[in-house]
Amino acid sequence: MTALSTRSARHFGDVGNTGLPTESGVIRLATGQAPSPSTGETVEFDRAAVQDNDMIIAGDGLRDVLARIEQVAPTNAAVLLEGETGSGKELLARMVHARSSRARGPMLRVNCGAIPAELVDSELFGHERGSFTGATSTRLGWFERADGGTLFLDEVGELSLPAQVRLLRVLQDGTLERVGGGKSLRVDVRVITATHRNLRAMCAQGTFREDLFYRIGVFTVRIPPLRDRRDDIPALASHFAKRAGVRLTGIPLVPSASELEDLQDYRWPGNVRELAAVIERAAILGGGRKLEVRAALGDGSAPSRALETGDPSKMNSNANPVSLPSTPHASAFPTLEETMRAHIHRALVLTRGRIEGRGGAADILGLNPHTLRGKMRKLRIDWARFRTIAVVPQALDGAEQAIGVAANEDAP
Ligand SMILES: Nc1ncnc2c1ncn2[C@@H]1O[C@H](COP(=O)(O)OP(=O)(O)OP(=O)(O)O)[C@@H](O)[C@H]1O
Repeated sequence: MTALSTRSARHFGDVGNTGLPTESGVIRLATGQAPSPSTGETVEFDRAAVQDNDMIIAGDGLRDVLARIEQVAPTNAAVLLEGETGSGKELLARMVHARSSRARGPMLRVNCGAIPAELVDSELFGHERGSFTGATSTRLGWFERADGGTLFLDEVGELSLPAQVRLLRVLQDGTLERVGGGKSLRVDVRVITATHRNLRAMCAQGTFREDLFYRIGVFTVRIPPLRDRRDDIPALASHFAKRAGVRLTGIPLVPSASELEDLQDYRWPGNVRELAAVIERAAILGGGRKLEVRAALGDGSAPSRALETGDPSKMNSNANPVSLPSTPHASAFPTLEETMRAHIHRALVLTRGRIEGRGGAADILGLNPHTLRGKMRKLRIDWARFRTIAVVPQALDGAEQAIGVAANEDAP
């Protein structure tokens, strides 16, 4: 493994936050020096360099993606970002906006998967007062609010077919009507869409309109999953470790070479979001003074991850496939459902029942909040119970027993 130092990473600071991003070639490290509690090395740090919107680019895995973003950003073209959950689509959408002539205008994100079907029209296009029960005042929709700027429609594949028809109309004509309003209103909005779904396959199945697909997909950018750009992992992990350390103790943490190797061996189904969550968990488990990467990765044994990746070369020297423990008796082995329930419990304990937003349970688990709510309903997990729990990281493992499983209540 070539461990890339964070200094060889390119760093796009504050993408979409303060206008044009700063591309400096290195991570900004400026204002301090401190001995790292994990390695003893002296590390330089800068609180401002560990912000949520920072984008780290290290290996070549995103080179093509960035080249395409550079090409399309200054134009007014619709952009479709395709990639697995947590791969960085939103950050890239913000980069497109920040590098466009609309950078000083609004950049709004709408999660199409989170809008109930009956509210899509009102949410996207607004409504007039009295147009339906509960419409007590006139409300601007997302398109009107994004006028002069960019509207990022995340999870566009979740829109119902009727909603797709209405979206197509705005994209074609640049005009919309509020619900209950007879007037046609003109809006000037650049639309960026994102999905983790295969929209071509959905078109073939008839669940996504082909005409809309061509409209939103004028320029498509496909973001590779993290497991296909493992060279990015050291720089990303170092960045997240620094951020976690600064947040917890004011001093950055630094992953060791063997920890970076462990991280590179894992498959990262939740992509960069999962990596950030694992590092944060590792920092909490280490009391803010060191990283407990193996514990944070789950059972922490390299052989099981090697088996997961199917790559025998990733097994450590002690691992002998022939001497793996024999299959435990079925009743002693937790089912996938039990494991999933326990894992969701842990995340909810950590976030005190908060599902949405940065650091929320969905974020930690590398899931879309909509998907997490669905799973919680299915597993009959009551989120409200977690809101009163005090967070004691060391006690997380026992959390599921302490809390139990509630019956049949919906998540927020
Ligand atoms: N290259 C990167 N550098 C730093 N942080 C990153 C990078 N890529 C992703 N992240 C972080 O990972 C998390 C997930 O990224 P983002 O929200 O952009 O993913 P997404 O593909 O839009 O996810 P979803 O499909 O679930 O909405 C965010 O916290 C983001 O800041």
